[in-house]
Amino acid sequence: MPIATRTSPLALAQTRDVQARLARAHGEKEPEESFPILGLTTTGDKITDRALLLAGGKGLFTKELERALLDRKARFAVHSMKDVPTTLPEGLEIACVLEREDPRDTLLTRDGISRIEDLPEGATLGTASIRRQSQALALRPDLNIVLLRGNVDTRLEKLRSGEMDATFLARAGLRRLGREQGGLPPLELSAVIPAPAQGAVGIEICSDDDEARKALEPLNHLTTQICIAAERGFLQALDGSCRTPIAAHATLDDLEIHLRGEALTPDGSKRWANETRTQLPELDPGAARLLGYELGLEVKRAGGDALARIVAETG
Ligand SMILES: NCc1[nH]cc(CCC(=O)O)c1CC(=O)O
Repeated sequence: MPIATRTSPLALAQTRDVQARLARAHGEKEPEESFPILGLTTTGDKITDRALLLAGGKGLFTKELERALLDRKARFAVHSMKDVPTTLPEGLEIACVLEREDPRDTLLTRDGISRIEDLPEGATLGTASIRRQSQALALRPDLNIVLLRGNVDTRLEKLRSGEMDATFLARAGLRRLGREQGGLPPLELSAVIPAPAQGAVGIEICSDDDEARKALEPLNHLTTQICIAAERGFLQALDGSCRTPIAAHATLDDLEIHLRGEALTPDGSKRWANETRTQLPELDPGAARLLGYELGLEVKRAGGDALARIVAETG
């Protein structure tokens, strides 16, 4: 049962993890034979320019993997859930999500500064994420934001070479690549809310593939599934994507879900935020998604035309 993946080091690390878990769960001694990895290049991997990325539409990092599923060249497609559009193509579904890694961002600097507040006046922050740009400027309007694309190692190299003073990376990505930098503290969730579903890996299948769905059952983590359903519901209400300046994070304690979400202007000058603590009727992703959607609608109303324009321009 082949597993489709992008070929970035992070995507491959995540996919090898899924492959090992599948093999373990089903007592397969030869993971490579039972669950071979099919590496594919996506449109998003080929684009290095942010303007082009913005013009490219949704699903830039997922479409080619989905094509492989629909063509039955692969039975599973492994994704970072934050790159997955909120609406999937007809006939596909996310059948499983692994337990979430640390969802927080880390600030990386050459001189070990770990708080945005402590960066020198006018420091250069490299990021390709409009959410991170907006959140950084909301805290520090003096920062000089420059486009920084490329995989985790490329970004670390640009930092070392002095092309920029600081960059943000998802802690989950650094951990999975074994590149966590000497115990740097993550940015507190109260200061910088992560992207919806950050740190979660999901596995997509064809909805009519019952064998694949069954094979994934032992890998699913219900708490993660519920939390990211709420975060993605929030994003969906705002018509957002992984390129819009929208953040959301949920935690679950028994049946009580705590969801926080925000949308910002790209220059960080305005921020529309909201949160809820709600008792879910049952441990069900559908209920969480609806709750997230409702919170998203409230933020959407608060943001009015100004927010609608930002989403249309970045979505
Ligand atoms: N958009 C790229 C991307 N997609 C997922 C991750 C990190 C891992 C994750 O969030 O699960 C990253 C890199 C980053 O934002 O630092």
